[in-house]
Amino acid sequence: MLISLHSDLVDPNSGKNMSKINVYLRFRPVFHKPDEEPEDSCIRSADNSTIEMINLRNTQETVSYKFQQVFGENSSQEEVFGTALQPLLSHFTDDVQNVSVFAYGPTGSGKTFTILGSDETPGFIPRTLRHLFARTRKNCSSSNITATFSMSYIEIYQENVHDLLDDRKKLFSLRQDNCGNILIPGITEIKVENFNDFEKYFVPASHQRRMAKTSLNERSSRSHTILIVKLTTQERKAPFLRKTAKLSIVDLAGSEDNRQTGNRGLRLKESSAINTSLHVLGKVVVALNKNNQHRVPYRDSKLTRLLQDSLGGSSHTCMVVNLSPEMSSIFDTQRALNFATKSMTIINRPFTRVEVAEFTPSNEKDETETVNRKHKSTAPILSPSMLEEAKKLKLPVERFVDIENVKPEDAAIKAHKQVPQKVLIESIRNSANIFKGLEQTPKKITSNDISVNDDISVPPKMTPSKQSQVFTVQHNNKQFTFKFKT
Ligand SMILES: Nc1ncnc2c1ncn2[C@@H]1O[C@H](COP(=O)(O)OP(=O)(O)OP(=O)(O)O)[C@@H](O)[C@H]1O
Repeated sequence: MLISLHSDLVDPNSGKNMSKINVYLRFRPVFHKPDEEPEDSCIRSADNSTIEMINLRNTQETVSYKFQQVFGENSSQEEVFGTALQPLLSHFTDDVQNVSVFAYGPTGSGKTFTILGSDETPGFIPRTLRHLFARTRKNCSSSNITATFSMSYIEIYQENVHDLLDDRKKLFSLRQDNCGNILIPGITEIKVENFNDFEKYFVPASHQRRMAKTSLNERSSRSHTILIVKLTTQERKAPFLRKTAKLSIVDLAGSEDNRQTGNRGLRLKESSAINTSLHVLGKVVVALNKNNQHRVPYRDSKLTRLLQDSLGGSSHTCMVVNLSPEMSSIFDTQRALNFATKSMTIINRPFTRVEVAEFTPSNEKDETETVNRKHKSTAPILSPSMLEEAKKLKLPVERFVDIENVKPEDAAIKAHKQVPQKVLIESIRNSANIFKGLEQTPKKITSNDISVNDDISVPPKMTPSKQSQVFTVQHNNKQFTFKFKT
């Protein structure tokens, strides 16, 4: 069940929220060997949002490109993170909406440096995770919301998806759910509670990434990697809304001109897989740029299928386009600038995914327990108060079944082990009036997960309340309150 809560712009025709991709440029210092003269640079920043490149047709002239911001050779990791990514992260932590960031650019231009960095100069990933844990701790301490994070870390190597958190070298296929989310069934998802927890899994996993020396980079990424952090927030009080969002941090492999790299054998095979997927990425951007939503070739590569959410999807997205400034890289630079320019016009439509939580204890500290009630249909069940709440929030309530219309024989009851099955079933039978509209007392209640205890010393007493769908069962001088789905 999805609702729209927030975005930057509103589409005047559809009234939907829109968010343009923020495109930033970053170029690294000119590199040269100790015994060689440094090459001239083909680019320079004219001001903090404009970059000038030597015109390929007339080298006496320059061509200007304007972006959100241009970070020059002396830009710090802190500055790039603070300007490009940090402002976007509040959409993830506060609005619970999808956020994506990716680094694009030719080989050796500084993508991994930007995304991962080093111990001395940490990049987006460590900075982001520190920020997320600090921010949600602050948000949750003053509210009635719990927040949980989980992480997955994948790489796409030669058009196959690999799980970097599981070294059993399985391959994964991609699926799409009926809300348009791209899923990777079976991929490892680890719950992480703090930065140390995250590091414990992330550092060894990042050593699994396929890297190799090429003539243009000592440690060149041979695959695209995506770190996915999922956030689930859960309200502790009615209406018990649960929201979920994902943050994707993408380190793309760089395009490689094999006349320059001189790649052979496996390196050449890797390089052609990288170039092919980046070519499809380029086609996706062109199609989106032309507003050709129906012909976007996402399915032509695993990379674009996984980035479907980030490009023309439901994410707030920012892209850092990394450039190598040397004159010998001018053609790659030109291609990257064209890609960056087209990406700037892509419009995403972010929204918050909200669902009503199943059953929630009314008070975790009492002996109040929760009855988990499942309905055979996939539609969750809403109490009247939740139905009201859902209508207020403009949720598509037709997906819900009013509890009063639920057949009791569909209700699979899961209860806390302290309440014997017989007591519970008896209570439900006695509370036939909770299922208003039913002519007879329920005959069959399935309860797979309840252990049978014959010691029923206190007869069950039922206090159904139509308003709240709460009922109590007395057993062994204790009173248990069960609350149906809210
Ligand atoms: N802004 C920068 N300042 C200083 N050094 C940098 C900067 N950006 C990149 N470097 C250095 O340049 C080299 C290449 O960078 P990096 O490996 O990040 O490139 P890449 O774009 O990820 O390449 P590939 O696509 O081949 O994986 C590394 O040694 C890195 O430390």
